[in-house]
Amino acid sequence: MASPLPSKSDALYIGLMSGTSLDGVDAVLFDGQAVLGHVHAPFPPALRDELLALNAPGANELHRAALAANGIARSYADVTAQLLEATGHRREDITALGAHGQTVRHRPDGFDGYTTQLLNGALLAEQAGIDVVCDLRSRDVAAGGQGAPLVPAFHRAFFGVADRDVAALNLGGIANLSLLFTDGSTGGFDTGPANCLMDGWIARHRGLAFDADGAWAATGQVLPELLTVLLAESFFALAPPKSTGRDLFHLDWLDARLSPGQAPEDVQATLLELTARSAAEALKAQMPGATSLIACGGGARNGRLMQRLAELLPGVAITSSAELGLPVDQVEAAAFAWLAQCFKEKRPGNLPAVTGAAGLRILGALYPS
Ligand SMILES: Nc1ncnc2c1ncn2[C@@H]1O[C@H](COP(=O)(O)OP(=O)(O)OP(=O)(O)O)[C@@H](O)[C@H]1O
Ligand SMILES: CC(=O)N[C@H]1[C@@H]2OC[C@@H](O2)[C@@H](O)[C@@H]1O[C@H](C)C(=O)O
Repeated sequence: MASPLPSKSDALYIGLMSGTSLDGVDAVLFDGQAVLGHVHAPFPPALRDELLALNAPGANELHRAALAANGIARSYADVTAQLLEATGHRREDITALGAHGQTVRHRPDGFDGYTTQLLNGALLAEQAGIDVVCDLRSRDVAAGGQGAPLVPAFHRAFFGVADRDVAALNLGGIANLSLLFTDGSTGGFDTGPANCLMDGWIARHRGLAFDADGAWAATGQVLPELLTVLLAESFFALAPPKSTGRDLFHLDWLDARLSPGQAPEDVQATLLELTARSAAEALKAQMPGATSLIACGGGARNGRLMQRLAELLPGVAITSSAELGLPVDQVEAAAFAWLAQCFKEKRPGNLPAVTGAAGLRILGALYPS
């Protein structure tokens, strides 16, 4: 069983999340039960470009990764200062920062499995003057797990109810599903791309960071042959535990599957359909009786995507996490604040049934303030 939400206490934590969409940092102030403040800050454009580049093999990676890890620490320290100012708190009030770092490689499988979240935790502790709990995935991988997704344990604690099975779908760069069964068991896995391919495609063709509300996708037609080719990717058919990232789903992966003459807006429509179809099929396969789905992550703001999910999941009531008190951009950052709290209280943060780890583990490494 996951660690349940502890009682509200005087202890305050800050969660810092920068996810696979690379849209920047979300920071929340968390009191063990609720979010008390939220700040979002985009990455400086040069850092964002470098992080995107570091997701693929390249020259002089060690040096570049070290500089990027410094840049992330500075961004995290800045957003922490902004959050403290916005909420009227001092750094002495905060028990710890739960800092995700930036995933640039995720290869958890096998004897040499690893997962890399760039962050100079020492520099963050130095600059913020607050204990830093980071590297929250590696221990689960060391125990044979995927190291991801980690959020299902938090979803269980925050969204689980006794009277019906509930699923939660995070639509970030990658999509991940949590399955919260009434018997107390919890499942979870990545379903595939959410926004990372759509973001990359609209950036290439229209110079935009993302397809607001899916409006561009809505001008195109789904290409059935392309959709079939994309859905043939073996990741979609894998049984859980499973996780993925930009290691697999990147524009080169898409380019290798395109045919001449396909209109960019039709490709975008097909990518949106890929996200909706892969998530909906995964839910139907793993929780056949689902009637409730909670959506979170930036993709929950994409009206066209939410419409397609609703059409593919008749009989499933889809609500936003915001309706349950946690705005869509705050869920993952709150989860990493909660994971820092688990670490400080010496409670496990992983769910072996989700990640496939050999057992419950305390997640994270500490850089004292
Ligand atoms: N209004 C909107 N319309 C369409 N898409 C949106 C909108 N707002 C945000 N998004 C999408 O949400 C993405 C950001 O989502 P989010 O911050 O949840 O991802 P992340 O946390 O970086 O990724 P992950 O959860 O995979 O780690 C943006 O890149 C964009 O594609
Ligand atoms: C390795 C990694 O960073 N994985 C992320 C990514 O973004 C979404 C999905 O893929 C999920 O598996 C995970 O993030 C969330 C926060 C998680 O661990 O639950």
